[in-house]
Amino acid sequence: MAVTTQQLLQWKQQGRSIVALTAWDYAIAQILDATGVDLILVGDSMAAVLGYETTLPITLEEMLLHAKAVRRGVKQALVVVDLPFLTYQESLQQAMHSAGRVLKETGAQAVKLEGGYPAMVETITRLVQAGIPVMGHVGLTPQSVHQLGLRQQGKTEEAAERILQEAIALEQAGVFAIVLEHIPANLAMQITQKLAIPTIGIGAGNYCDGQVLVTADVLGLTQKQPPFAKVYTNLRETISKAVQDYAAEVRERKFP
Ligand SMILES: Nc1nc(=O)c2c([nH]1)NC[C@@H]1CN(c3ccc(C(=O)N[C@@H](CCC(=O)O)C(=O)O)cc3)CN21
Ligand SMILES: CC(C)C(=O)C(=O)O
Ligand SMILES: [Mg+2]
Repeated sequence: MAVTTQQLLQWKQQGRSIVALTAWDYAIAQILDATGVDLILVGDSMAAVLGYETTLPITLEEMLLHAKAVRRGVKQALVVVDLPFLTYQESLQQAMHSAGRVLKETGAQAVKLEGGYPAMVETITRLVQAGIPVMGHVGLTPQSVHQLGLRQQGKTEEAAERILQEAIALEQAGVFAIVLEHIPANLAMQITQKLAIPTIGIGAGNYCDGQVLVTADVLGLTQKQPPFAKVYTNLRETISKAVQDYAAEVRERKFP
């Protein structure tokens, strides 16, 4: 059975932890899906494979292209696509247009957008009313990197209270789940207990209803990972070794 947004809610209620990872292409999407990953996010962290320093330059067209490829590789997992910077903040009409294109053109089941109260509450309410499932994202929101940097958010009592209130407002607006990025574990625990919808943590400790990481970080493909990522294998090394072996055999005329 394909994963649905309702399924995620049930898993929270049952205490079954949700496994999420990012995918940016067909091959990785197929591997993650066949391995049983619950939620596949076409994240704007795809900046990392396109050679951008931040997520800001990514366009909707780039996200659509990669989301289509990912969707073709997925049979089970719920596919969620990040709306890139300035494809939803300008107006409700712009958000509806961008989110609509994602669902119509890629076959993904949901969109994710960054920000909370008051900025995104009306937008999310209207998207959800139009039948578009929306995932929220609070705490460190990388599209605001030039305001926030990449530091942990919610460290003071006031900042923590603000993030908690944002999460509550997003739930009321109708998000089916919410990403909590780079916030203290005790704040993530408070939010997770307070909300009925599942929380998916990245750098937000152990108490979330699920976890997400950037697959390229997990595989050791990125040059530098955030401090909260865990590198489970070093594909940079593996690839480099394979390429060296190939190059040596070509130079020695051993291959083919
Ligand atoms: N490959 C990749 N993995 C990610 O997890 C990721 C992205 N890209 N792009 C979008 C955001 C950016 N992320 C990041 C990246 C770096 C830090 C980091 O190094 N934080 C330091 C402080 C750095 C600073 O202040 O400049 C820290 O100690 O918190 C945190 C989150 C998480 N997201
Ligand atoms: C890290 C996740 C939450 C994300 O937004 C992304 O990959 O772009
Ligand atoms: Mg993102």
